[in-house]
Amino acid sequence: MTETGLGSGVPRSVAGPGWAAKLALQPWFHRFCSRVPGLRGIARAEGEALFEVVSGFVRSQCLLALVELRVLHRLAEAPETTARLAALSAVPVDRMAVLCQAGAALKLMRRKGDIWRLTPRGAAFLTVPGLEAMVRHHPVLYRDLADPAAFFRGKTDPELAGFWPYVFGAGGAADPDLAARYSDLMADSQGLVAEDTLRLVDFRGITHLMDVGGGTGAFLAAVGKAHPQLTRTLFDLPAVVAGARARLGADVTIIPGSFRDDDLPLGADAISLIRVLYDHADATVTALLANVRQALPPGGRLIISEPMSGGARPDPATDVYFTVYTLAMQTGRTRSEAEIAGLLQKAGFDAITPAKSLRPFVTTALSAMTPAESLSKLSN
Ligand SMILES: CC(C)=CCC/C(C)=C/CC/C(C)=C/C=C/C(C)=C/C=C/C=C(C)/C=C/C=C(C)/C=C/C=C(C)/C=C/CC(C)(C)O
Ligand SMILES: C[S@@+](CC[C@H](N)C(=O)[O-])C[C@H]1O[C@@H](n2cnc3c(N)ncnc32)[C@H](O)[C@@H]1O
Repeated sequence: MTETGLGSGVPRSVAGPGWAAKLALQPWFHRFCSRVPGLRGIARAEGEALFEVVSGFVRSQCLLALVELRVLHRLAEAPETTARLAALSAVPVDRMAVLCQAGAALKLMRRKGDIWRLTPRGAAFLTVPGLEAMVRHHPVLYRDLADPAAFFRGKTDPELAGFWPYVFGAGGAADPDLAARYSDLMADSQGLVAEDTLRLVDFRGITHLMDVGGGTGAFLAAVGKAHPQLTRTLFDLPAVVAGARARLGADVTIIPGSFRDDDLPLGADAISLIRVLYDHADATVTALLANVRQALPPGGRLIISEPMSGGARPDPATDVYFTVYTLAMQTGRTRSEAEIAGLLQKAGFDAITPAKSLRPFVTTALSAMTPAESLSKLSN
């Protein structure tokens, strides 16, 4: 075993770091770079990037404090002094000054003398649907990561696993209050996902879309606005769709059921799975894709949209936040486009087409088709 922990089975060419990393392992090289123009800039930028990684958890906790103490909300109404923000939040003035200074360094607010104002970034944070609610539920994940080595060893019992009971099957979502809690969070955070999915996916040729695992219908409501001619069907667990009628007009068919236990209804020429696959293990996804294939006619379309891993090119947003989040949930996995394409291929889908993501931290979309009639007959 080498110091890097790589065993003897690793080929020589990949055993050990590359030449640049080898140099960066030498303290003298750091001193050398700090003296050489050109290299000095690279070293400084690397230092800043490294410090972001080192301090990220403190940034997130400052954001949470600004939210919980309603500092940003108050600044959305009017500029305030440190003393007034402190009094309104029951925080000592000197401590509020530290928090406000951190908020300004994060560009969520700015200062002029002792007056604090909201910045466009702070305003955007308050306006993006579902974002504040997401940040407010982060303490659950934060607690789960308190001992990260034990977490990655699989030696902890993550609290997040119990936060989304619906994932464990129809029985898990029987409690209407719990179902409403997660459905509201999902529906609120659906706005950006729907916006990007509608821009990425070509809906031409589709006449009837069924959104499977569509929650309370936020995606179908957005589809209805963008493509009013489409027939729409919502399929989700009974306790979840109970809250859907209020959002959807009478022209949307709502079908309660479980894709684990029931055959999906026939009739749609396209099915969407928005933020559904990453909740589930490969075996469940494989069974779901087979169920979808049975429900679609030959040449039918499947649309998948959810945050995806960068795979061979790790993505700074999805490969830290969403992969760790779904690991803590314990039931699913943030898959790459290639992994999902592999599962689609195994399930017998054709024409698997990735659509370039606009914002990987919001979603990435993929579409596929059931084989045309002749092929479909051959493979059945
Ligand atoms: C004109 C002048 C002078 C100045 C103007 C300046 C200007 C142009 C400002 C721009 C302001 C503006 C419009 C900003 C817009 C910003 C936007 C749209 C930001 C969006 C950010 C979105 C984020 C950060 C999304 C985060 C999403 C998260 C954290 C989602 C988490 C989802 C989870 C955990 C889902 C779980 C589901 C489960 C359980 C796995 O199934
Ligand atoms: C992460 S949420 C996504 C909801 C919605 N598509 C969105 O993007 O906002 C996953 C959805 O899958 C649904 N779901 C989970 N297991 C299911 C099952 N066995 N049958 C039908 N729907 C299920 C959940 O109830 C939930 O609405």
